[in-house]
Amino acid sequence: MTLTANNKKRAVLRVRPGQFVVTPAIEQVAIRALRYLTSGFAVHLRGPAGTGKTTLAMHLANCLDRPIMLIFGDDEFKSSDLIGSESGYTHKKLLDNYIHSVLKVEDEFKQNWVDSRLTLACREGFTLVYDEFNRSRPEVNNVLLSALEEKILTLPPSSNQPEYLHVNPQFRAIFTSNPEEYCGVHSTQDALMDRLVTINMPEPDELTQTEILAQKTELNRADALLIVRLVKAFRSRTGGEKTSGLRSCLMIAKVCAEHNILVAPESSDFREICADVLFNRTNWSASEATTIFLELLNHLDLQQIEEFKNSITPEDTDAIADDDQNSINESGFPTIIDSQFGTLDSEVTEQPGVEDSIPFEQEIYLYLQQYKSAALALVQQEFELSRTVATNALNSLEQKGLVSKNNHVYTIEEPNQS
Ligand SMILES: Nc1ncnc2c1ncn2[C@@H]1O[C@H](COP(=O)(O)OP(=O)(O)OP(=O)(O)O)[C@@H](O)[C@H]1O
Repeated sequence: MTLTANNKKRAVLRVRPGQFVVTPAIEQVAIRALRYLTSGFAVHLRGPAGTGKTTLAMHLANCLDRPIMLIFGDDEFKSSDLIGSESGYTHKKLLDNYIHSVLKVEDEFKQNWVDSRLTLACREGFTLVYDEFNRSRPEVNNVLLSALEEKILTLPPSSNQPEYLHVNPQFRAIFTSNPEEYCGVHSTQDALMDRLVTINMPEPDELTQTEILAQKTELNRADALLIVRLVKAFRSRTGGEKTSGLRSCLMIAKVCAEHNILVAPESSDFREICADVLFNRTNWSASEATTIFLELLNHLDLQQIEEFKNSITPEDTDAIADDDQNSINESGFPTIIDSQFGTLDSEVTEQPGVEDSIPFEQEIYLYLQQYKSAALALVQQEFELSRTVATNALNSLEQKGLVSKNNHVYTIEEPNQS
């Protein structure tokens, strides 16, 4: 875990932003989390396995636009794994024979201090992602308490360095954890939890899962939806509620897409893949699981899924409260619905000062009116813009006093009512 000068550079994680799928439900969580992070608080994403916590944590870290340090919680961790340790020696020998009759010998052994990822992040103001932090023993995580609250990291006594490291103000921390009933997980300390803003992450909604499948595999959205519904129905019948079904969906989708397997109940290959992925995740016998699975296949509403190819599903239609606020994109998905949090209540109005001549200024302004605030990276992703184009439009809005900027997060300015 400790970092030598050579591998410090390699410890910085680079995230490929294109890999992250944004849907309204995800974006809402991201906006909430970014609000706390930009105000200097550590955020903790908690939820069952496979709900997208790590992926979101990396995306948030990427939005903060600072180098990222990633640590995975581990029961074997010692404090030194978190803060660093002495490693190796520097040996210096000085032979001074300037006056030929006098030989002076100085022999010095010095231990080298090597930063861990946490220490480096605190020192340099990087973003720390501590994945599944409650797999580490609670006492090991104690060093985080003063780093998060007093902004001081205590280092062990050493001749080479001060014992207190003042945490760089740009340091941010994002934690993820699985629920405490999971195997290999320790209970979380109240003191640490008190320093974090915890956001619970449930299983992603149907729209989000379908979109993740469609964007991460070559599968069309109708096939993706069929898989999502089938897996969900099977899990709820067989009681697989402890984890999210997203990973199973992704496995089935990827294999079908890569091997050109027809995603349909009549395809024996498809049925076989589903059985391989799903059956061993339940406590039911193979024959019981098969009976349930076949029954579910027979009851799948295939016509509805077929219609979905060119339009949106009835559920999605219900979720659209106001046609003017929700456009349908090429994929057939409504772009601005928030199925988990209700529809967005802001009134979208064009602003006279916003010019068409600056590319995307108008669109970004309308978008910010809907969501109140968004990080630069989210805006780039939403409109598929280069950083320069997105920054130009946002800077122009900022100069006009229509949005304010804080740490790469842009917030709409409420119009003066007086
Ligand atoms: N928004 C997203 N965009 C793209 N892929 C996603 C997204 N959310 C989740 N995934 C994919 O879903 C799978 C599970 O996500 P992830 O590993 O982040 O879940 P997790 O909650 O951290 O799980 P665990 O607790 O088991 O570590 C991964 O393959 C990930 O790539």
